Amino acid sequence: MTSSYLIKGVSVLGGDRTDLLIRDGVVADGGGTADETIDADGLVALPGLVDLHTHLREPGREDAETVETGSRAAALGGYTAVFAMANTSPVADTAGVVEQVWRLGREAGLVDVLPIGAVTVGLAGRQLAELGAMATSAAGVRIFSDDGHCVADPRLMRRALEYVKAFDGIIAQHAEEPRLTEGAQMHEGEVSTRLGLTGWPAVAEEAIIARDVLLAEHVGSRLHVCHVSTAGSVEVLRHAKARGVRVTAEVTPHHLLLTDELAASYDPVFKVNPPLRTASDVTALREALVEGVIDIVATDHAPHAVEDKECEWAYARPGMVGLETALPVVLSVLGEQWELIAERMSRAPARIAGLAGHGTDLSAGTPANLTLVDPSARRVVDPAGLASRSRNTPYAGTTLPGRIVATFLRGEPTVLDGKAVK
Ligand SMILES: NC(=O)N[C@@H](CC(=O)O)C(=O)O
Ligand SMILES: [Zn+2]
Repeated sequence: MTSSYLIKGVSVLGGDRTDLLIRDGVVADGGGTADETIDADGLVALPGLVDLHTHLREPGREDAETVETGSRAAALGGYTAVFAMANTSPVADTAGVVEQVWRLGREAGLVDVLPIGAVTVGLAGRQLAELGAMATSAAGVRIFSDDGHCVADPRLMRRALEYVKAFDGIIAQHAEEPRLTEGAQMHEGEVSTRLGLTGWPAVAEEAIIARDVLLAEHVGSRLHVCHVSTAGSVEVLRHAKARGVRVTAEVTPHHLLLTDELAASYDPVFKVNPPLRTASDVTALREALVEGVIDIVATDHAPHAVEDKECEWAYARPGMVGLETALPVVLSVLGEQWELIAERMSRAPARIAGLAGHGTDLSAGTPANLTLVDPSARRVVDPAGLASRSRNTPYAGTTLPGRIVATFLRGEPTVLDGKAVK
Protein backbone atom coordinates (compact mmCIF):
# COMPACT_ATOMS: atom_id res chain seq x y z
CA MET A 1 0.00 0.00 0.00
CA THR A 2 1.71 3.14 -1.17
CA SER A 3 0.74 5.96 1.15
CA SER A 4 2.03 9.49 0.99
CA TYR A 5 4.09 11.26 3.62
CA LEU A 6 4.52 14.98 4.31
CA ILE A 7 7.83 15.57 6.09
CA LYS A 8 7.38 19.01 7.61
CA GLY A 9 10.08 21.52 8.45
CA VAL A 10 13.03 19.31 7.53
CA SER A 11 16.51 20.56 6.63
CA VAL A 12 17.57 18.81 3.42
CA LEU A 13 21.33 18.23 3.66
CA GLY A 14 21.60 20.97 6.28
CA GLY A 15 19.87 23.58 4.13
CA ASP A 16 16.91 25.79 5.05
CA ARG A 17 13.87 24.14 6.56
CA THR A 18 11.30 22.97 4.02
CA ASP A 19 8.55 20.39 3.51
CA LEU A 20 9.30 17.17 1.62
CA LEU A 21 6.32 15.37 0.12
CA ILE A 22 6.78 11.68 -0.64
CA ARG A 23 4.18 10.14 -2.91
CA ASP A 24 4.11 7.03 -5.13
CA GLY A 25 7.69 6.19 -4.30
CA VAL A 26 9.20 9.51 -5.34
CA VAL A 27 9.85 12.94 -3.89
CA ALA A 28 6.78 14.83 -5.12
CA ASP A 29 6.64 18.33 -6.45
CA GLY A 30 5.22 21.17 -4.32
CA GLY A 31 3.08 20.87 -1.19
CA GLY A 32 -0.30 19.26 -0.90
CA THR A 33 -1.88 16.93 1.60
CA ALA A 34 -0.60 13.51 2.58
CA ASP A 35 -1.90 10.41 4.36
CA GLU A 36 0.72 10.83 7.08
CA THR A 37 2.62 13.85 8.37
CA ILE A 38 5.98 13.70 10.10
CA ASP A 39 7.04 16.69 12.20
CA ALA A 40 10.68 16.94 11.11
CA ASP A 41 11.55 20.11 12.99
CA GLY A 42 15.23 19.85 13.92
CA LEU A 43 15.79 16.85 11.64
CA VAL A 44 18.12 16.59 8.63
CA ALA A 45 17.20 14.64 5.48
CA LEU A 46 20.01 12.76 3.71
CA PRO A 47 19.83 10.54 0.66
CA GLY A 48 19.67 6.95 1.95
CA LEU A 49 23.16 5.73 2.88
CA VAL A 50 24.85 3.15 0.63
CA ASP A 51 27.34 0.62 2.03
CA LEU A 52 29.76 -1.00 -0.42
CA HIS A 53 31.17 -3.38 2.21
CA THR A 54 28.73 -5.38 4.36
CA HIS A 55 28.99 -8.98 5.60
CA LEU A 56 25.49 -10.45 5.92
CA ARG A 57 26.73 -14.01 6.64
CA GLU A 58 23.85 -15.76 4.84
CA PRO A 59 24.10 -18.45 3.51
CA GLY A 60 26.13 -20.31 6.08
CA ARG A 61 26.43 -18.37 9.34
CA GLU A 62 22.83 -17.38 10.01
CA ASP A 63 23.68 -17.59 13.74
CA ALA A 64 25.81 -14.45 13.31
CA GLU A 65 23.53 -12.54 10.88
CA THR A 66 20.96 -13.19 8.21
CA VAL A 67 20.13 -11.09 5.16
CA GLU A 68 16.99 -10.06 7.03
CA THR A 69 18.61 -9.15 10.37
CA GLY A 70 21.46 -7.39 8.56
CA SER A 71 18.97 -5.52 6.38
CA ARG A 72 17.11 -4.37 9.49
CA ALA A 73 20.36 -3.18 11.08
CA ALA A 74 21.18 -1.33 7.85
CA ALA A 75 17.79 0.44 7.68
CA LEU A 76 18.13 1.46 11.34
CA GLY A 77 21.53 2.87 10.42
CA GLY A 78 19.99 5.04 7.68
CA TYR A 79 20.96 2.76 4.79
CA THR A 80 18.82 2.10 1.72
CA ALA A 81 21.33 -0.12 -0.10
CA VAL A 82 24.11 -2.47 0.99
CA PHE A 83 26.57 -4.60 -0.98
CA ALA A 84 26.95 -8.05 0.53
CA MET A 85 30.43 -9.56 0.55
CA ALA A 86 31.05 -13.03 -0.90
CA ASN A 87 32.74 -14.74 2.08
CA THR A 88 29.62 -16.74 2.92
CA SER A 89 29.30 -20.50 3.09
CA PRO A 90 28.93 -21.55 0.33
CA VAL A 91 31.01 -18.73 -1.07
CA ALA A 92 29.15 -16.39 -3.44
CA ASP A 93 31.30 -17.52 -6.41
CA THR A 94 28.46 -18.70 -8.69
CA ALA A 95 25.33 -17.20 -10.25
CA GLY A 96 23.27 -19.49 -8.02
CA VAL A 97 24.57 -18.16 -4.72
CA VAL A 98 24.53 -14.49 -5.70
CA GLU A 99 20.94 -14.89 -6.90
CA GLN A 100 20.03 -16.57 -3.59
CA VAL A 101 21.40 -13.58 -1.64
CA TRP A 102 19.71 -11.14 -4.01
CA ARG A 103 16.34 -12.89 -3.56
CA LEU A 104 16.72 -12.97 0.24
CA GLY A 105 17.32 -9.21 0.17
CA ARG A 106 14.18 -8.60 -1.86
CA GLU A 107 12.16 -10.84 0.47
CA ALA A 108 13.42 -8.92 3.52
CA GLY A 109 12.46 -5.69 1.72
CA LEU A 110 14.26 -3.34 4.14
CA VAL A 111 17.18 -2.23 1.97
CA ASP A 112 18.35 -3.05 -1.54
CA VAL A 113 20.83 -5.91 -1.11
CA LEU A 114 23.31 -6.13 -3.98
CA PRO A 115 25.55 -9.19 -3.85
CA ILE A 116 29.28 -8.85 -4.47
CA GLY A 117 30.70 -11.84 -6.33
CA ALA A 118 33.90 -13.68 -5.38
CA VAL A 119 36.91 -13.09 -7.64
CA THR A 120 38.25 -16.61 -7.20
CA VAL A 121 36.59 -19.98 -6.68
CA GLY A 122 36.06 -20.53 -2.97
CA LEU A 123 38.10 -17.33 -2.25
CA ALA A 124 41.08 -19.69 -2.60
CA GLY A 125 43.03 -17.31 -4.85
CA ARG A 126 43.84 -20.00 -7.44
CA GLN A 127 41.18 -19.92 -10.16
CA LEU A 128 38.89 -17.14 -11.40
CA ALA A 129 35.24 -17.64 -10.44
CA GLU A 130 32.40 -17.41 -12.96
CA LEU A 131 32.54 -13.60 -13.08
CA GLY A 132 30.54 -13.39 -16.32
CA ALA A 133 27.80 -15.72 -15.07
CA MET A 134 27.45 -13.62 -11.91
CA ALA A 135 27.42 -10.40 -13.95
CA THR A 136 24.64 -11.67 -16.25
CA SER A 137 22.67 -13.28 -13.39
CA ALA A 138 19.48 -11.67 -12.07
CA ALA A 139 21.67 -10.13 -9.34
CA GLY A 140 23.61 -8.22 -12.04
CA VAL A 141 26.91 -8.35 -10.14
CA ARG A 142 29.33 -5.55 -11.02
CA ILE A 143 31.68 -5.63 -8.04
CA PHE A 144 33.87 -8.65 -7.27
CA SER A 145 35.89 -9.19 -4.12
CA ASP A 146 37.61 -11.99 -2.21
CA ASP A 147 37.29 -9.85 0.94
CA GLY A 148 38.55 -11.68 3.97
CA HIS A 149 41.29 -12.83 1.63
CA CYS A 150 43.62 -10.98 -0.72
CA VAL A 151 43.88 -11.84 -4.44
CA ALA A 152 47.60 -12.24 -3.84
CA ASP A 153 48.61 -13.78 -7.18
CA PRO A 154 49.40 -10.86 -9.54
CA ARG A 155 48.56 -12.91 -12.65
CA LEU A 156 45.12 -13.69 -11.27
CA MET A 157 44.59 -10.07 -10.22
CA ARG A 158 45.58 -8.93 -13.71
CA ARG A 159 43.24 -11.43 -15.37
CA ALA A 160 40.38 -10.44 -13.07
CA LEU A 161 40.89 -6.76 -13.92
CA GLU A 162 41.02 -7.64 -17.64
CA TYR A 163 37.86 -9.74 -17.42
CA VAL A 164 35.66 -7.15 -15.69
CA LYS A 165 36.89 -4.35 -17.98
CA ALA A 166 34.53 -5.69 -20.65
CA PHE A 167 31.49 -4.66 -18.61
CA ASP A 168 32.99 -1.80 -16.58
CA GLY A 169 33.08 -3.98 -13.50
CA ILE A 170 35.21 -3.41 -10.40
CA ILE A 171 37.65 -5.57 -8.47
CA ALA A 172 37.49 -4.64 -4.76
CA GLN A 173 40.72 -5.76 -3.13
CA HIS A 174 41.27 -6.77 0.50
CA ALA A 175 44.88 -5.53 0.45
CA GLU A 176 46.89 -7.90 2.60
CA GLU A 177 50.12 -9.56 1.45
CA PRO A 178 49.55 -12.90 3.24
CA ARG A 179 53.23 -13.76 3.53
CA LEU A 180 53.74 -10.62 5.63
CA THR A 181 50.84 -11.25 8.01
CA GLU A 182 51.19 -14.90 8.98
CA GLY A 183 49.99 -15.23 12.57
CA ALA A 184 49.42 -11.48 12.80
CA GLN A 185 47.22 -10.42 15.72
CA MET A 186 47.27 -6.60 15.60
CA HIS A 187 49.07 -3.62 14.04
CA GLU A 188 52.86 -4.07 14.04
CA GLY A 189 54.21 -1.19 16.06
CA GLU A 190 55.08 0.06 19.52
CA VAL A 191 51.96 -1.47 21.13
CA SER A 192 52.36 -4.94 19.56
CA THR A 193 55.99 -4.96 20.71
CA ARG A 194 54.92 -3.99 24.21
CA LEU A 195 52.19 -6.67 24.26
CA GLY A 196 54.34 -9.30 22.59
CA LEU A 197 51.76 -9.90 19.86
CA THR A 198 52.71 -10.77 16.26
CA GLY A 199 52.25 -7.64 14.12
CA TRP A 200 50.33 -6.93 10.88
CA PRO A 201 52.72 -4.42 9.27
CA ALA A 202 51.35 -1.43 7.35
CA VAL A 203 53.57 -2.43 4.44
CA ALA A 204 51.50 -5.63 4.00
CA GLU A 205 48.60 -3.41 2.92
CA GLU A 206 50.61 -0.72 1.14
CA ALA A 207 52.61 -3.15 -1.00
CA ILE A 208 49.45 -4.75 -2.38
CA ILE A 209 47.79 -1.39 -3.08
CA ALA A 210 50.95 -0.15 -4.82
CA ARG A 211 50.99 -3.28 -6.99
CA ASP A 212 47.27 -3.20 -7.72
CA VAL A 213 47.13 0.47 -8.77
CA LEU A 214 49.91 -0.30 -11.30
CA LEU A 215 48.02 -3.36 -12.55
CA ALA A 216 44.80 -1.31 -12.83
CA GLU A 217 46.71 1.35 -14.77
CA HIS A 218 48.34 -1.28 -17.00
CA VAL A 219 44.99 -2.93 -17.78
CA GLY A 220 42.89 0.26 -17.78
CA SER A 221 40.32 -1.36 -15.49
CA ARG A 222 38.64 -0.30 -12.23
CA LEU A 223 40.13 -1.08 -8.82
CA HIS A 224 38.44 -0.36 -5.48
CA VAL A 225 40.54 -0.62 -2.33
CA CYS A 226 38.69 -2.00 0.69
CA HIS A 227 39.16 -0.69 4.24
CA VAL A 228 42.23 1.54 3.79
CA SER A 229 43.91 1.69 7.21
CA THR A 230 47.33 3.43 6.97
CA ALA A 231 48.86 6.81 6.17
CA GLY A 232 51.17 5.04 3.69
CA SER A 233 48.20 3.63 1.80
CA VAL A 234 46.78 7.15 1.52
CA GLU A 235 50.02 8.36 -0.09
CA VAL A 236 50.01 5.47 -2.59
CA LEU A 237 46.40 6.31 -3.50
CA ARG A 238 47.10 10.05 -3.76
CA HIS A 239 49.96 9.36 -6.18
CA ALA A 240 47.91 6.89 -8.24
CA LYS A 241 44.93 9.26 -8.52
CA ALA A 242 47.24 12.10 -9.56
CA ARG A 243 48.33 9.85 -12.44
CA GLY A 244 44.73 9.27 -13.45
CA VAL A 245 44.53 5.63 -12.36
CA ARG A 246 40.88 4.47 -12.11
CA VAL A 247 41.09 3.60 -8.41
CA THR A 248 38.59 4.32 -5.63
CA ALA A 249 39.00 3.64 -1.94
CA GLU A 250 37.02 3.25 1.25
CA VAL A 251 37.67 3.77 4.94
CA THR A 252 35.66 2.23 7.78
CA PRO A 253 34.18 4.17 10.71
CA HIS A 254 36.36 2.23 13.18
CA HIS A 255 39.59 3.14 11.35
CA LEU A 256 38.52 6.80 11.54
CA LEU A 257 38.12 6.70 15.32
CA LEU A 258 39.92 3.87 17.11
CA THR A 259 43.61 3.02 17.52
CA ASP A 260 45.83 0.03 18.34
CA GLU A 261 46.11 1.20 21.95
CA LEU A 262 42.73 -0.52 22.51
CA ALA A 263 44.37 -3.91 21.92
CA ALA A 264 46.09 -3.46 25.29
CA SER A 265 42.71 -4.35 26.83
CA TYR A 266 42.94 -7.74 25.09
CA ASP A 267 39.19 -7.34 24.50
CA PRO A 268 38.73 -9.28 21.22
CA VAL A 269 36.02 -6.86 20.10
CA PHE A 270 38.93 -4.63 19.02
CA LYS A 271 40.47 -7.36 16.87
CA VAL A 272 39.78 -6.54 13.24
CA ASN A 273 41.26 -7.02 9.77
CA PRO A 274 43.04 -4.77 8.80
CA PRO A 275 43.93 -3.98 12.38
CA LEU A 276 43.37 -0.69 14.20
CA ARG A 277 46.41 1.46 13.53
CA THR A 278 48.06 4.47 15.23
CA ALA A 279 46.76 7.95 15.98
CA SER A 280 48.78 9.37 13.08
CA ASP A 281 47.16 6.86 10.73
CA VAL A 282 43.73 7.94 12.02
CA THR A 283 44.61 11.56 11.33
CA ALA A 284 45.82 10.75 7.81
CA LEU A 285 42.65 8.77 7.08
CA ARG A 286 40.41 11.62 8.27
CA GLU A 287 42.28 14.14 6.13
CA ALA A 288 42.14 11.81 3.11
CA LEU A 289 38.38 11.35 3.56
CA VAL A 290 37.76 15.12 3.71
CA GLU A 291 40.10 15.69 0.75
CA GLY A 292 38.58 12.90 -1.37
CA VAL A 293 41.70 10.75 -1.79
CA ILE A 294 39.48 8.28 0.06
CA ASP A 295 36.15 8.35 -1.78
CA ILE A 296 33.73 6.75 0.65
CA VAL A 297 32.99 5.40 4.10
CA ALA A 298 32.13 1.68 4.10
CA THR A 299 31.22 -0.17 7.26
CA ASP A 300 32.90 -3.60 6.83
CA HIS A 301 30.00 -4.71 9.06
CA ALA A 302 31.42 -8.04 10.32
CA PRO A 303 28.99 -9.79 12.71
CA HIS A 304 30.34 -12.74 14.70
CA ALA A 305 28.57 -15.21 16.97
CA VAL A 306 29.51 -14.95 20.66
CA GLU A 307 31.55 -18.16 20.62
CA ASP A 308 33.68 -16.87 17.74
CA LYS A 309 34.35 -13.49 19.33
CA GLU A 310 34.19 -13.63 23.12
CA CYS A 311 37.20 -15.88 23.52
CA GLU A 312 40.94 -15.49 23.88
CA TRP A 313 42.29 -12.76 21.57
CA ALA A 314 44.43 -15.18 19.53
CA TYR A 315 41.42 -17.37 18.69
CA ALA A 316 38.81 -14.63 18.19
CA ARG A 317 37.51 -13.97 14.67
CA PRO A 318 38.43 -10.46 13.45
CA GLY A 319 35.72 -7.92 12.77
CA MET A 320 33.17 -5.47 14.20
CA VAL A 321 29.52 -4.76 13.50
CA GLY A 322 29.09 -1.27 12.11
CA LEU A 323 25.82 -0.61 10.20
CA GLU A 324 23.86 0.89 13.10
CA THR A 325 26.66 3.11 14.37
CA ALA A 326 28.32 4.23 11.12
CA LEU A 327 26.61 7.63 10.77
CA PRO A 328 26.99 8.53 14.47
CA VAL A 329 30.70 7.67 14.32
CA VAL A 330 31.19 9.72 11.13
CA LEU A 331 29.22 12.61 12.69
CA SER A 332 31.51 12.47 15.74
CA VAL A 333 34.54 12.65 13.42
CA LEU A 334 33.39 15.13 10.75
CA GLY A 335 30.74 17.11 12.62
CA GLU A 336 27.59 18.27 10.82
CA GLN A 337 29.19 18.62 7.38
CA TRP A 338 26.06 17.23 5.74
CA GLU A 339 27.02 17.72 2.09
CA LEU A 340 30.34 15.97 2.72
CA ILE A 341 28.67 13.18 4.66
CA ALA A 342 26.05 12.68 1.93
CA GLU A 343 28.79 12.56 -0.70
CA ARG A 344 31.01 10.08 1.17
CA MET A 345 28.26 7.80 2.53
CA SER A 346 25.60 7.91 -0.18
CA ARG A 347 26.35 9.71 -3.46
CA ALA A 348 29.88 8.46 -4.11
CA PRO A 349 29.21 4.82 -3.16
CA ALA A 350 26.10 4.82 -5.38
CA ARG A 351 28.10 6.40 -8.22
CA ILE A 352 31.03 3.95 -7.88
CA ALA A 353 28.63 1.00 -7.91
CA GLY A 354 26.54 2.43 -10.75
CA LEU A 355 23.51 2.10 -8.48
CA ALA A 356 20.61 4.16 -9.88
CA GLY A 357 18.02 5.71 -7.60
CA HIS A 358 20.24 5.98 -4.53
CA GLY A 359 22.52 8.86 -3.58
CA THR A 360 20.25 11.44 -5.21
CA ASP A 361 19.82 15.12 -4.34
CA LEU A 362 16.25 14.40 -3.16
CA SER A 363 14.87 16.82 -5.78
CA ALA A 364 11.34 16.40 -7.13
CA GLY A 365 10.95 13.25 -9.17
CA THR A 366 13.85 11.37 -7.60
CA PRO A 367 13.13 8.00 -5.93
CA ALA A 368 12.34 8.54 -2.25
CA ASN A 369 15.39 6.70 -0.84
CA LEU A 370 16.21 8.87 2.15
CA THR A 371 16.84 8.96 5.87
CA LEU A 372 15.91 11.50 8.55
CA VAL A 373 18.56 12.17 11.19
CA ASP A 374 18.21 13.92 14.56
CA PRO A 375 21.66 15.49 14.97
CA SER A 376 20.89 16.78 18.46
CA ALA A 377 20.45 13.28 19.92
CA ARG A 378 23.15 11.71 22.06
CA ARG A 379 22.97 7.97 22.67
CA VAL A 380 25.04 5.49 24.66
CA VAL A 381 25.69 2.43 22.48
CA ASP A 382 24.17 -0.69 24.05
CA PRO A 383 25.11 -3.96 22.29
CA ALA A 384 21.89 -5.56 23.55
CA GLY A 385 19.90 -2.85 21.75
CA LEU A 386 21.33 -3.59 18.33
CA ALA A 387 19.10 -5.08 15.63
CA SER A 388 22.07 -7.03 14.26
CA ARG A 389 22.01 -10.66 15.38
CA SER A 390 25.56 -10.13 16.71
CA ARG A 391 26.82 -7.94 19.54
CA ASN A 392 30.47 -7.34 18.58
CA THR A 393 30.43 -3.55 18.56
CA PRO A 394 33.57 -1.69 19.69
CA TYR A 395 31.43 1.28 20.85
CA ALA A 396 29.66 -0.37 23.82
CA GLY A 397 29.15 2.29 26.50
CA THR A 398 30.29 5.08 24.17
CA THR A 399 28.07 8.15 23.73
CA LEU A 400 27.68 8.96 20.04
CA PRO A 401 25.86 11.88 18.36
CA GLY A 402 22.89 11.47 16.08
CA ARG A 403 19.87 9.19 15.80
CA ILE A 404 18.11 7.79 12.72
CA VAL A 405 14.46 8.79 13.11
CA ALA A 406 13.08 7.45 9.81
CA THR A 407 14.31 5.72 6.66
CA PHE A 408 12.38 5.38 3.40
CA LEU A 409 13.02 2.88 0.61
CA ARG A 410 11.36 4.07 -2.62
CA GLY A 411 8.82 6.01 -0.55
CA GLU A 412 7.94 3.12 1.79
CA PRO A 413 9.07 3.59 5.41
CA THR A 414 11.52 0.97 6.68
CA VAL A 415 12.14 2.88 9.92
CA LEU A 416 9.67 5.21 11.68
CA ASP A 417 10.11 6.84 15.12
CA GLY A 418 13.50 5.17 15.30
CA LYS A 419 12.04 1.66 15.01
CA ALA A 420 12.12 -0.79 12.10
CA VAL A 421 8.65 -1.14 10.60
CA LYS A 422 9.06 -4.93 10.34
N1 LIG B 1 37.19 -7.27 8.53
C1 LIG B 1 37.25 -8.28 9.37
O1 LIG B 1 37.92 -8.19 10.40
N2 LIG B 1 36.58 -9.42 9.11
C2 LIG B 1 35.86 -9.71 7.87
C3 LIG B 1 36.75 -10.27 6.79
C4 LIG B 1 38.06 -9.59 6.66
O2 LIG B 1 38.10 -8.58 5.97
O3 LIG B 1 38.99 -10.08 7.28
C5 LIG B 1 34.79 -10.73 8.15
O4 LIG B 1 34.13 -11.14 7.21
O5 LIG B 1 34.60 -11.09 9.34
ZN1 LIG C 1 38.52 -7.28 4.37
